[in-house]
Amino acid sequence: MIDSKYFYQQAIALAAAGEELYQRGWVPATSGNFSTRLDASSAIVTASGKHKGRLSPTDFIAVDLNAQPISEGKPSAETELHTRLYQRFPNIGAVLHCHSPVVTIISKLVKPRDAITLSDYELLKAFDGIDTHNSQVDIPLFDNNQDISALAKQVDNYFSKHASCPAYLIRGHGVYCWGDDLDSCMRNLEAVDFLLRCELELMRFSHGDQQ
Ligand SMILES: CSCCC(=O)C(=O)COP(=O)(O)O
Ligand SMILES: [Zn+2]
Repeated sequence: MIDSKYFYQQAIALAAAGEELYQRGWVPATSGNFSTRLDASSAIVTASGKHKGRLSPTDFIAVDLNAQPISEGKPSAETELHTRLYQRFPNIGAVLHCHSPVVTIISKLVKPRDAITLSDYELLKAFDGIDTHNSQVDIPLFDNNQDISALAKQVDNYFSKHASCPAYLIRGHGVYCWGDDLDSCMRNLEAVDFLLRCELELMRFSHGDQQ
């Protein structure tokens, strides 16, 4: 049974987040998808193909954690990438997927690598459980795949064997980021984008040094 009042509150909060992310240029041209957990076995996710900066409460679908819709409409084509995370990490309450220029560019630039290591940044402390710059967070990278189910399984397999981190990248595609609730998910997403922008700039400078 869907709690319609809670569903509506979550839809309003996600629509506001979408507007903010669109203003930043992180979800251009209908890209991106957003979700929050409704309860232990369901989530609310954006409808597929909608403009993510102009969402209304009718642009959201309730799904079970096997990515099957339990309310009217067509959920995001990437719903399983959300629901697998809710299954893997029972503590998380929100997942945001964006196509910002920074994550898209860096995911293509570091082609042979399967992770980007972030270390020695004060901003790492934005992530839950990190209390010193002297920490290391590996953001994994996966090749893009139109078979979302296969990609979701690959991601889940990675997180079954590796320490948790709040995000992963899909090459030439974008970032998936999560948090205990929507606010912490937004904070993690801002931190990931900032830190990857720093990495991108550092690559640019070190490349210049070699010429
Ligand atoms: C135009 S972006 C291509 C699809 C995509 O990557 C995306 O994030 C949006 O897909 P959705 O089905 O959630 O609208
Ligand atoms: Zn996408």
